[in-house]
Amino acid sequence: MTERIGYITRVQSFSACHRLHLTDEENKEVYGKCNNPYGHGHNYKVEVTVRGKIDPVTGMVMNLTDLKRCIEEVIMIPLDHKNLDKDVPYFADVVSTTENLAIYIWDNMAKALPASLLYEIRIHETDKNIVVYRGE
Ligand SMILES: Nc1nc2c(c(=O)[nH]1)N=C([C@H](O)[C@H](O)COP(=O)(O)OP(=O)(O)OP(=O)(O)O)CN2
Ligand SMILES: [Zn+2]
Repeated sequence: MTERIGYITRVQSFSACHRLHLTDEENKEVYGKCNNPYGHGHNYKVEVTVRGKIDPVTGMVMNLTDLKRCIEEVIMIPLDHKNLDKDVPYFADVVSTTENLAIYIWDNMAKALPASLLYEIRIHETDKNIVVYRGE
């Protein structure tokens, strides 16, 4: 029987605040209003896509209920309603851009999912700003 490859995506929103910050000299020029000392917030939307063989018996790449559980552990518990820079140890010395947030989510999701299934992390930071990371 021909092997069929499918892509499945689950979308999850969460809210968090952050401040883009390097050194005082670099901040204003590089980050502008996103360097506001008291931070600013986003309603992030994350799309987690996995890629794999569609099991001919179950009809699934993976059970979306299991993906939902991984997203709860990797995204919602550590990030929702948090100050990314203060509450998430990873961002103590990594600037909390959406690119770095995508790497953080990728690395942790890759550990939580069965090997080689994770395909893409897509984050909508705002309606207009979207970052894609595929583990490269
Ligand atoms: N490469 C990146 N550039 C910027 C990031 C980022 O994560 N990666 N982040 C920011 C700010 O945190 C902020 O998200 C920018 O928000 P804002 O400019 O308000 O967003 P919009 O462009 O959607 O808003 P409009 O003002 O309505 O255009 C900046 N850069
Ligand atoms: Zn921001």
